[in-house]
Amino acid sequence: MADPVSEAKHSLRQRVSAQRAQVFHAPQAETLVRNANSRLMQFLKAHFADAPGQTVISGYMPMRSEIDPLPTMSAHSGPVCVPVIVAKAHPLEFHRWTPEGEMVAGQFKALIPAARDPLTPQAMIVPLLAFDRFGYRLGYGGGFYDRTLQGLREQGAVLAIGFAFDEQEVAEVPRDATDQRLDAIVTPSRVIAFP
Ligand SMILES: Nc1nc2c(c(=O)[nH]1)N(C=O)[C@@H](CNc1ccc(C(=O)N[C@@H](CCC(=O)O)C(=O)O)cc1)CN2
Ligand SMILES: Nc1ncnc2c1ncn2[C@@H]1O[C@H](COP(=O)(O)OP(=O)(O)OP(=O)(O)O)[C@@H](O)[C@H]1O
Repeated sequence: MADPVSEAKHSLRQRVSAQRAQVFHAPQAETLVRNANSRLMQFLKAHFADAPGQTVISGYMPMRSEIDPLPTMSAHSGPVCVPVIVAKAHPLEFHRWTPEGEMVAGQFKALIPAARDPLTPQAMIVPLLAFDRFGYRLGYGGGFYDRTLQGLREQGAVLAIGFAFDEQEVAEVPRDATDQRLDAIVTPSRVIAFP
């Protein structure tokens, strides 16, 4: 980890992890999660008004103190999938998730579907540690979402929606050439679109 951008990301990760955990455990967290999910549902509804039942969205199984997108995933009328790590330094795969489907522990402790059923998301709800007002995000450092978004964007349209508590905003996320910008960020208090 010699380069300054990686080092800046590394130290930002530690700082914002603690900050996110604090909001996550605060008494008002439940309300924040509800508000964020209702904004997210509205955003998806507005964006895919023509065929919500045919729109494939990816969510995620919340880990650590990530904001919980399960209410939006459960409410979606079309197919829903979640990320599965195939290997280090490879794009994520996405496999079908249903509210009743059996989940098992995957790599890095995030739950993954027991049955494999690959899907390609048209909209991705993207977890993050920090975001900035330019649409850049900081993840756990695997580069998984950057690789995945790069690949999907080469094939066609995919909408990347960051999902976070307002407190996860920082002035500027350190950036390198491989970082993919989000199309929007949804928080409990607002929706920010990056055209
Ligand atoms: N809920 C959820 N599921 C997800 C992701 C996510 O961010 N959130 N992922 C999105 O990619 C993938 C999991 N990626 C992960 C990547 C690294 C670590 C991790 O523990 N990293 C170490 C640092 C490793 C290093 O610095 O090299 C750590 O944080 O201690 C965890 C998950 C797939 N599923
Ligand atoms: N498309 C790509 N091709 C090659 N390397 C990449 C690509 N995307 C990211 N990387 C590399 O992966 C490493 C981790 O990236 P970064 O620190 O941005 O991860 P992150 O965005 O925090 O994690 P994640 O996307 O998994 O949540 C970096 O060394 C980065 O250069």
